[in-house]
Amino acid sequence: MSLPIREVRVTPIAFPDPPLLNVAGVHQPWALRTVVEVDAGDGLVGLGETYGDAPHLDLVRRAATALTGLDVWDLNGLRARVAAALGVVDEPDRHGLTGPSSAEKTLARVVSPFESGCLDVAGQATGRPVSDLLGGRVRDRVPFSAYLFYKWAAHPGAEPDEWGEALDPDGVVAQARRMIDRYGFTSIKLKGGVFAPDAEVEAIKALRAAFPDHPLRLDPNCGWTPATAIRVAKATEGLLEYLEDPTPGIDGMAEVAAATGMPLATNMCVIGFADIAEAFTKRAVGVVLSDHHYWGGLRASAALAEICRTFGVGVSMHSNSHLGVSLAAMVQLAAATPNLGYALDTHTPWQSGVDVVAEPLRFHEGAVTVPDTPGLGVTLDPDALERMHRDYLDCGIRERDDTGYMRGFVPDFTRRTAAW
Ligand SMILES: O=C([O-])C(=O)C[C@H](O)[C@@H](O)C(=O)[O-]
Ligand SMILES: [Mg+2]
Repeated sequence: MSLPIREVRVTPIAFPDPPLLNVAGVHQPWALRTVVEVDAGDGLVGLGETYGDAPHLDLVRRAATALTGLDVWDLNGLRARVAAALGVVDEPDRHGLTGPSSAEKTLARVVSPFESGCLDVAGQATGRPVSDLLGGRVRDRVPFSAYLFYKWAAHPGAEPDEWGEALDPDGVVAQARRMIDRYGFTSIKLKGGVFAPDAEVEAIKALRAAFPDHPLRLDPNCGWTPATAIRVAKATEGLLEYLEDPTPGIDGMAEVAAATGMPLATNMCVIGFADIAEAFTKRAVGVVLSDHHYWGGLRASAALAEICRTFGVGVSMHSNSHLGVSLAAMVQLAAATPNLGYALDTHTPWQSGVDVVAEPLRFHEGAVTVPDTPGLGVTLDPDALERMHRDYLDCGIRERDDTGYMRGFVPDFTRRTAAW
């Protein structure tokens, strides 16, 4: 049964984001996303969610115009059409939190939401969840981690948000407790690279004391030199299930990996298929965080997992600020990925219940139950889409810029790559 695309709608949206701190600066008051609707007629509308930064949005819009008439089953044709529509273009993001850019990564980022939309349509048309189209469900529940951030109590000049301040070990533990009480997460990730490494290790020790059974991770987004990373990795051996991107680059990570027993994870040095051979040959990483938004979609992420399995490398999953379409896609992918060995990252708790889908998937005891409904398992809330599009138009932000926003309050702030 061929299912030609009649129209693709591309809508940029914005939603409130708390002042979360990271190596690049601080999250702006609004996070941007783009919703893609792949309309195949007869009520079959498939969804994709991707970044909302203006340069990326331009590329997504350009690609969308090239897809009319494409059969949603023809995912190789999808990639070819998007590649032809874009030409060779390398469009970096400004925060750099998912590593350096490349033309391959740019193409992968643009293909991804359309692939999600096509798979959603195909699933709806055949009455099967997307996980079945990816090879079949191997788990019914997908566990997520409590993703903790150092944060300010409020955006400067605004009212405090519901999470409050977290700038020391007590604040971090209180944040963890609130998030775990609310969602039941059974593992914990702390975003680091904000304070000196020893202060962040103190926070990890406080989390260990407060949550003796929760696996812990620390992610300073390349904030440390290899020498510091080695010291910290040795100090936290046995305390962390993995240390994520302690230092920049494949060679730096390989140096740390060779000197310690700590499993190293990455979403900053293995970020495209071109990185795999060198990183795996040099044994730079023990765990790769997949992310369908920049690996080129759900099928590409499944292929990444297979390659990791072949080389004995673990697989976890990365998250940026996102909404319910992305969450559903992550859940479908995770459900169909046998060797996904870790709880997934998600920013969902930071979105305070705001969503663009009508009935977002929910966490119960730290996990999302994989939906049985056809397709991704979520539908758009048209009123929310319109409202969030208006917020996008009004918010004045067109590109995520954690560093620029931070400089508004700390003028000499510089990104802290290998700063400690
Ligand atoms: O390395 C990571 O896990 C991330 O980059 C995740 C998020 O982007 C996070 O760091 C953020 O949004 O500040
Ligand atoms: Mg990371």
